[in-house]
Amino acid sequence: QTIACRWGPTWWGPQRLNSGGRWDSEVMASTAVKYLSQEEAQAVDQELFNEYQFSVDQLMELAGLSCATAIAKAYPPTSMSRSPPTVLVICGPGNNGGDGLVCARHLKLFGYEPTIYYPKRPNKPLFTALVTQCQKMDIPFLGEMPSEPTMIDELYELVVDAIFGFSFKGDVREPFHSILSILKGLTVPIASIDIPSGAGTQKVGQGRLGPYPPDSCPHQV
Ligand SMILES: NC(=O)C1=CN([C@@H]2O[C@H](COP(=O)(O)OP(=O)(O)OC[C@H]3O[C@@H](n4cnc5c(N)ncnc54)[C@H](O)[C@@H]3O)[C@@H](O)[C@H]2O)[C@@H](O)CC1
Repeated sequence: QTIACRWGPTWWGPQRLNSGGRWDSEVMASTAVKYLSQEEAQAVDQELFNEYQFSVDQLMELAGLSCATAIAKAYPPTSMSRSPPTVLVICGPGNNGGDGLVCARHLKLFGYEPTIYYPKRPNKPLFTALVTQCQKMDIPFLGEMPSEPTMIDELYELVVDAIFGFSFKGDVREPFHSILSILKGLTVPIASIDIPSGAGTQKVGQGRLGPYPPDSCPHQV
């Protein structure tokens, strides 16, 4: 799952395949990368649900696996100083948070040591099942957010921001306002699922990467 996509026809359509059914790498390499606006991302969402009949848990599993795969490419376990590398996954109250739970599970399978902070949990079977799956894989859940950025810097080598996706709007409400304030002070890298949390998708599309300082520009997955 990534909010960065290619210009041109819809990326999920058959027009992206060459006649042999394989991805056309030359076309992919020659086209520019574009950000989806909030409306475009929501339209893709609706099309996948309504026209293509995907279920939310199907899409969430693919999104979380894709994010874990992208993280493993950008930050391979062998390039990190700890073995296994420690990762803090911070999950928000919506589907972006669900992506984070799935991502944590796959990161564990890829050789990382994830820890989850999930302060606002929806009381829906999809999310309680995802929590159970993480617990069954011995992924710990923090009771509270480390209060200082330095504590996170010392304990974790990477932070996954799965707080808000394309449904974020308005001023950030607590407890997420305090959480984002702490993230601003981090020196460890932040990998944001979909968009850097606290940034509207329109702003990301315009190249203003939201709440983090420019020198800690998050990696979007
Ligand atoms: N259909 C798709 O293409 C898929 C989308 N997925 C993910 O789902 C995301 C969208 O999920 P949702 O629509 O649940 O929305 P989000 O996960 O973006 O967030 C919605 C939640 O955030 C809260 N919220 C919004 N603005 C806030 C603010 N200012 N302060 C505090 N809380 C705020 C809302 O009350 C709601 O609980 C996408 O960005 C993507 O990451 C994936 O789960 C899988 C598939």
